[in-house]
Amino acid sequence: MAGDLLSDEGVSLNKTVEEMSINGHAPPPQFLVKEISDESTDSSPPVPIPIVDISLLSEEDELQKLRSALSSGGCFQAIGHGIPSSFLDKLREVAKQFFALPAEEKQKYSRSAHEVEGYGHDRVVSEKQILDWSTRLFLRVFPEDQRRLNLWPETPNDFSGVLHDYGVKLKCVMDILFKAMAKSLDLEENSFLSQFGDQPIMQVRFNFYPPCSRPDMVLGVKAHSDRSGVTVLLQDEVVEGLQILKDDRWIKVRVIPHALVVNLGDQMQIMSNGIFKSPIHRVLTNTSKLRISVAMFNEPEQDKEIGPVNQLVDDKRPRLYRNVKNFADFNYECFQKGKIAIEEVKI
Ligand SMILES: O=C(O)CCC(=O)C(=O)O
Ligand SMILES: [Fe+2]
Repeated sequence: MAGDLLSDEGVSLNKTVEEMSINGHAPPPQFLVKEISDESTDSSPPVPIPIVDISLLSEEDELQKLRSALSSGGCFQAIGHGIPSSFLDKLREVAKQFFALPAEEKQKYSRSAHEVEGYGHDRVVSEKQILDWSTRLFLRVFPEDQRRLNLWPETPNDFSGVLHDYGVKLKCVMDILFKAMAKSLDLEENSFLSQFGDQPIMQVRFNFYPPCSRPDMVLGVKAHSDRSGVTVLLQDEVVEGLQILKDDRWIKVRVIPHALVVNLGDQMQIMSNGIFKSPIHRVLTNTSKLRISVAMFNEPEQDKEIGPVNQLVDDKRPRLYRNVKNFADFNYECFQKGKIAIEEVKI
């Protein structure tokens, strides 16, 4: 029901973000951020996000670029990933077609209160929470037998097939990346991969950001770090919005149409004993153009304990984090208490 779309823990609004956007309604107070500082008001030169060519990761120079990107900003634009541009366009197309369906059609896939998967807004845990100007479709892609296929859109009819194929292709890219990340730190190549187990989890979030009349006060996604191991993001092909916090400045992640943005997540920050950084990032809104992005998060299998790789702990770099399992659940518990999970696992 549209009436309670924005409701979880007793917090409710009677309009969806899309309805408010279409009708030109001013965003209600629950969406307003005090101040959104922006690079455009900053006089220093813009900082580019590094570009890493996945097809060159067997070469020392590219490995060093990878290491430097992950240990400074925690983010890079991946090119040479081997996924055809035409396939990425197809993925964007099915996402666009899904979000363009009538509200009643999309609501067949609605996320139930207190659940993670399905279509809707972000989970609301308190009345003080600032809400995101977006709707999403969140689905588990792997392990395959854990898919909740009743939440996978039937329209467009190639949605599920394209999503499955994308998951398979990204799994290969992620394997290459995890091995390269280990090699870049002079570790045995499976040092990170083995912590993900035999049944790593991959979950996708299709993000839809409608135009917003107050981009000066409303965010598409508020500042956060990803709780994943690694997140691979396909940005909108034209509309920008994503920013990464680096050295206290918000850096724009410009659109390179067929590049994939790789963001390190909290769990890899833990496994790398803090050498790799999980960046704080956010999404801005704009007044005229809708934006769609597709984020794929990978995480260790259920109940697998993760922690800093032993070889990355020594006298000069003592162990920064304790071991933890089911970090995703732990992260949510912390979020409910207003705490930051990665801080809570610090020693
Ligand atoms: O839409 C984007 O560019 C980023 C989305 C994001 O940060 C997320 O889904 O975690
Ligand atoms: Fe994110």
